[in-house]
Amino acid sequence: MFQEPRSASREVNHCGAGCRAGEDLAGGSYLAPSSAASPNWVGEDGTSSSPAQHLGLCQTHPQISPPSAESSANFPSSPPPLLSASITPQLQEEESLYRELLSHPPYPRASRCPHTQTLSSSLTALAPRTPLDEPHSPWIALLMPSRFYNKVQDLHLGAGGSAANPLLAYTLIKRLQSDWLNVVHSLEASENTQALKNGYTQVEKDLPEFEDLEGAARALMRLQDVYALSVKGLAKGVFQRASGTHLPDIYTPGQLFPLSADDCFLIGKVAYDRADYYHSIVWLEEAVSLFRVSYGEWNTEDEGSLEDALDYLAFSYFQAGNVSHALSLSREFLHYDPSNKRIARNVLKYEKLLMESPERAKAEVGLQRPNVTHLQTRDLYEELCQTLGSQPTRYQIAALHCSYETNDSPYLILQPVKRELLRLQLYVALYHDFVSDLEAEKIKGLAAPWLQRSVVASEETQQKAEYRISKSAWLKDTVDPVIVSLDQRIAALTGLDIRPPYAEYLQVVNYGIGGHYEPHFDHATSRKSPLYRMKSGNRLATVMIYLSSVDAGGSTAFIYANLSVPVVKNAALFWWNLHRNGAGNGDTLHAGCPVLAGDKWVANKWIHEHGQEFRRRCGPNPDD
Ligand SMILES: O=C(O)CCC(=O)C(=O)O
Ligand SMILES: [Fe+2]
Repeated sequence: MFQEPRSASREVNHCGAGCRAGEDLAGGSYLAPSSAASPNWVGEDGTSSSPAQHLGLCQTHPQISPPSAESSANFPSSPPPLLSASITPQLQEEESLYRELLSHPPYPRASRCPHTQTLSSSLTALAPRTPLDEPHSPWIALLMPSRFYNKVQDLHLGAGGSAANPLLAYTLIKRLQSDWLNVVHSLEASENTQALKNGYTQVEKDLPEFEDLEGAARALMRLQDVYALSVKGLAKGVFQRASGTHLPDIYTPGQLFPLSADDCFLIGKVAYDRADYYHSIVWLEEAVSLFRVSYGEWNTEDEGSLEDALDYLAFSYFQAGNVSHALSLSREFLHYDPSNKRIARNVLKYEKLLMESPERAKAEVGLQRPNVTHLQTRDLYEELCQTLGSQPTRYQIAALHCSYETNDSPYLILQPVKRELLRLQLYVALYHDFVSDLEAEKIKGLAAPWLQRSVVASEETQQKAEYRISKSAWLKDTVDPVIVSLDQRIAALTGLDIRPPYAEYLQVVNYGIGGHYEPHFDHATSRKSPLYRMKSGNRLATVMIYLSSVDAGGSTAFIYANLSVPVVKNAALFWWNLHRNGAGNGDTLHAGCPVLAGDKWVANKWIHEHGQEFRRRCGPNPDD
């Protein structure tokens, strides 16, 4: 029997029919589970060191004080618009809610209360800049009915910066003095205030949580790793490969969305909180250089500062064993904030450490990228994701060809399917235009209200996993005739019996940016798997339909077959998971690469062993 490619057992998707309905649609929030609570670091007075123990600090260097949790634990609860819109598709709706709420200027500028501060960061650009849009004006603006606002705005803009016309000067002064007072104390203003507050309350419950933001940051780090992207490039809004790789740019966005120093700081801090210094160092380095450039300018929406970034970066270097770097960054911190006693103490301790063992100064510390999901085939998998299905062998092997297929089915005689053979030893075929645009849209629309965080089978249970980040929903054929006709087509194409319980319901899967499914098998590798609850044997075959295209990434990689299939909208991918003798085929190890840009949708139809006894006959050859 084939051994699974990781130490932790990695099994199949959970089953889509025969399992209880509650299990199928159960699930939690979309993004990854929250990390350990913020560390309760050593305070200025040197008390409380439990988090330091957590990092193994007490055993080695009990005296060094890591950055205080209070200084930057409360990050804004909303991710930058670029990422929020794509990491969780429903965030787009939230953003449009903001827009709706705030579409009539004026609206308040940033305040420090949670939720509103990030609205300003994403939406400030929407409002025209007017003389009223000054730091002192938010509450004025809040109270002002849009009718009056527009009137004043027109006057101000008409003045073109000077009020040379005495009539204009008079009306401006009058508006801002007596008219304005009338407005502020009007019933209209108090009604507006109330409406705005109600709107906020409505929006607040849908705003992303901190764990969503953390998930978004982790998704960016995943993209950085899998596609070997340069962090410097990402901060500038471009998708360049990290130096040392000779791959072309993977994606050229139509518009650049550079990250701010604070955006980079937050990613670095998310990594730091997970004791992942491999990532925290590069992102905090970027944050520090951007904060240095803008030193002295304060953005209300920022949570971190140059000092915070230096603090976290110094400590990350210290944890990674680079004491001299930790020392120079801490000294830089003191240059900006000489009164910080904790950092001053750290400087003394770093100096002492370096005096006691000068070899530390020269120690080159090679940081290892954390292998969070213990993937043993990581390099192969990432290489396949990076090459995006452009393996030359695909065109070099003569036996791989395209053909029209009817499979002797009357259903397909008038409209044969277009088959592209992708591999032979492991039989993988791509059927082009298997569904129409209309059908794809219909299926996505039917599934959308039911999408839940995808789960995987682990032993006898089903649970969320870092190695599968997507949302999914199951569609029975009774929901709509489009599913019935799709089932008919699949049956005709495969020649298999897909009536329940011989096949599962259709599983529709949606991946946002950074969404992925690391190498796995579709078939069960343990008799205890929930797949067997259907009592129709193991998953014999997979038909996977691409319901969307993507802008970049997201290909389906077959690790041992050295094949990666790009997302081809409306095409269906077919492969056998089991040999004819019923044993699982280890060569079917496959993955959904992370989506780099766009929104990926697929639909899975898993066909089971039972019911196919005379349709795919068993054979003694273990390789068939
Ligand atoms: O999304 C993909 O390309 C692969 C999905 C997959 O393997 C699955 O859902 O089991
Ligand atoms: Fe799969």
